[in-house]
Amino acid sequence: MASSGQKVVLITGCSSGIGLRIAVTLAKDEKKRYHVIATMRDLKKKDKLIEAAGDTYGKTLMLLPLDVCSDESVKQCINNVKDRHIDILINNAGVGLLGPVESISIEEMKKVFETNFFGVVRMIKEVMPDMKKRRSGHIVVMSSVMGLQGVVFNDVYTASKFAMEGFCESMAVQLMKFNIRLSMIEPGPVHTEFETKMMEDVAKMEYPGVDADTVRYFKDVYLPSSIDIFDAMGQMPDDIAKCIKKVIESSSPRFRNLTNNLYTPIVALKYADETGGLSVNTFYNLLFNFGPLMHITMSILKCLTCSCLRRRTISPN
Ligand SMILES: NC(=O)C1=CN([C@@H]2O[C@H](COP(=O)(O)OP(=O)(O)OC[C@H]3O[C@@H](n4cnc5c(N)ncnc54)[C@H](OP(=O)(O)O)[C@@H]3O)[C@@H](O)[C@H]2O)C=CC1
Ligand SMILES: CC1=C(/C=C/C(C)=C/C=C/C(C)=C/C=O)C(C)(C)CCC1
Repeated sequence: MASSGQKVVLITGCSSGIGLRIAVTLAKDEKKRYHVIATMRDLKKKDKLIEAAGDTYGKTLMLLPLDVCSDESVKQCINNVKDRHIDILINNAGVGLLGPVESISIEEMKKVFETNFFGVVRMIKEVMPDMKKRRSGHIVVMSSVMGLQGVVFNDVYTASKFAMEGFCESMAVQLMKFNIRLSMIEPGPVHTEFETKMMEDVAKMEYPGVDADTVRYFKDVYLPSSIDIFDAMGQMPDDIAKCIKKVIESSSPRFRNLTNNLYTPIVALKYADETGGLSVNTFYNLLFNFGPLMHITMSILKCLTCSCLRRRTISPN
C-alpha cells in the first residue's frame, strides 16, 4: 500500500523492455517517492521484473495483471487499486508491425490498433474520471517518432501511433482545465524485445500477394538500413525510463518529449516544409539512392557516439 506522500504510478506492459525499466527505475527512487503498480497481461512473465526490482518488490513495487485489449481486465485492475487512486498513469504497452501492407491481413492490422490505440483509450477512459474528480493527475503515453512521421514499411504501426497522437493532442486541452497533465514520449529506435520480435516475425514472413520488387525493396533495401539505424542511434530502455522520470518530476511537464537528439533532425524535416515534400523526398533518397552512403554515415555516427574514438583521442593512456 502507498504510504502518505507517495505518488501511485500505474504502468502498462511491464514484462519486458521499456515498461520493465520504468517500473524498476521509479521503484528504486532514492527518496521512495513512488508506489509503483507494475502491470502485465501474463503474470507468468513476472520473473524478469521481480529479479530487476530486487528488494523493492513488495515495498515500493507491486504487480497486477492487466491486458489493455480487454475492457474487463482494465476495469478489474483499476478496481483493485486502493480507492482507484492513480496519480500517474504510464501507457507503455504496445506492439510493432512491419512489412509490405499487401502481405498483412486486416485482422493483424486491427490487433495493432486494438493495443496501441484502443488500449490507451481504454486506460484513459477508466482512470480519467477519478483524476478529474480530484483535479489532479498525469497521463504519460508512449508514442514514438513514428507517431510524428511515417516510416516506410511501418505503415500500420505508424498509423496506430499517429491515431494516438491525434487523440492525445485533443484530450490534452480538456484535461488541462482539470489540472491533469498529458505527456507524449517519442523515442526513436530502442533496443528491446520490440526489435527482436519484429525481426523474428520478418524471418517467418512469406509475402503472399506481394510483387517481387516490393519484397526486394523491403528485404534488401529497407531492412539493412533499418538495422544500421538501430545500430547507430538505438537507445537503451534505461535512457527512456530516465527521460520519463524527468517528465513526471517536472513542475511544468512538456506535452511532446523526443528522447533521442540524434533522431530530432529527421523529425524536423516534416516541420521544415509544410508541403511534406522535404521529408518524403529525403527519405526516398536516403533509402533508394544513398543506401550505401547511409551505411557509412551510420557507422561513423555509431563510432562517434560509442565514445571509442573519444577514448582513443582523449585518454592519456
Ligand atoms: N523499441 C522501440 O524501438 C520503440 C518502442 N516504442 C514503444 O514503446 C513501448 C514499449 O515497447 P518496448 O519496450 O520497446 O517493447 P517490448 O516488446 O519489450 O514490450 C512491450 C510490452 O507491451 C506488452 N503488451 C503487448 N500487448 C499488450 C496487451 N494487450 N496488454 C498489456 N501489455 C501488452 C508486452 O507484453 P507481453 O510480454 O505479454 O507481450 C510487453 O510487456 C511500445 O508502446 C512501443 O510502441 C516507441 C518507440 C521505439
Ligand atoms: C530506413 C530509413 C529510416 C528508418 C528509420 C527507423 C528504422 C526508425 C525506427 C523507429 C522505431 C523503431 C520506432 C518505434 O516506435 C529513416 C531514418 C526514416 C530514413 C529513411 C530510411
